[in-house]
Amino acid sequence: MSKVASALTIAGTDPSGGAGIQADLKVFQERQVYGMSVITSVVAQNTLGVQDVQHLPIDFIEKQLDAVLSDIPPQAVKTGMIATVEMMELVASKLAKTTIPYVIDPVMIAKSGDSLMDITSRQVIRNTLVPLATVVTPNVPEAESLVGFEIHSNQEAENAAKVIVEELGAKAAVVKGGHLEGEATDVLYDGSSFSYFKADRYETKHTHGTGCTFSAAITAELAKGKSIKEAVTVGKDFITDAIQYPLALGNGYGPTNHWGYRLKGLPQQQEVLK
Ligand SMILES: Nc1ncnc2c1ncn2[C@@H]1O[C@H](COP(=O)(O)OP(=O)(O)OP(=O)(O)O)[C@@H](O)[C@H]1O
Ligand SMILES: Cc1ncc(COP(=O)(O)O)c(N)n1
Repeated sequence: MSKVASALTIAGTDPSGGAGIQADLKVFQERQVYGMSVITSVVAQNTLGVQDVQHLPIDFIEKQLDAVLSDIPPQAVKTGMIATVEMMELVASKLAKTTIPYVIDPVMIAKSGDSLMDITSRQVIRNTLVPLATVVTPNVPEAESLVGFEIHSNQEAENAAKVIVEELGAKAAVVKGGHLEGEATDVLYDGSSFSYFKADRYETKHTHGTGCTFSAAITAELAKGKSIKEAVTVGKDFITDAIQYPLALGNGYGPTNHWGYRLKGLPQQQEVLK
């Protein structure tokens, strides 16, 4: 009898299904991992942007965390949108009591430009959640905010990944190159060496939720017991396929295609019902 791994996402919602909790759960399912979720903030958003946000009361987030952790301890956890200092402190206090592999996608600003984390929290995440992380997966602006210098090249991405590990205390960091020019190159530092994960840059505006999808795939693989490097390798292949088989849903920045990996070798345009 094969054992099924479970993974937990602690994040905000996206009713349009491309990012946040909804994306994470779809990715866990696609990676054959039992998915669970704790909602931090309910977000009214779609492919055009964020219309409004309601943060859940902190004691209610705690009840959700306790409900899951006391009953079905997951084999890996990820956090996405953790908008306030109180939420960070709560999640840190719960995760500090465990040894569960933990992936942080330090979501700060949505693709649409809307803020998903307040300014004070962008500083506080450095010393609450980051030191607990197995892997932190910032995009370039998030990495810049964590380390305090600008990133324009892979060399600077390497420097940032090193600071996140050696100064902020994460076990590993992948600085994603989606916001840089040229190939989509992500740089992993695991405390001893750098690894590069490269893909052709696909010309598309449908990149809503790329960071959520990438980090959820990494989380699923860690839940199955894979090493950090193996998990990032799978995560990179998974997000590349999800970007390269766009669904073109919605009127703005459409979602990635979570079953893109199943379409390898097929024409890249899929017809969408309107
Ligand atoms: N146009 C593209 N073509 C191929 N890969 C891409 C492209 N854009 C981003 N990626 C890859 O997608 C992953 C996510 O990177 P990105 O920098 O877009 O994250 P993000 O900004 O946190 O995403 P989001 O905020 O949309 O959730 C990385 O592996 C990155 O290299
Ligand atoms: C709840 C939530 N979490 C994360 C994102 C980031 O995704 P993107 O930058 O692609 O909009 C988002 N839009 N909403």
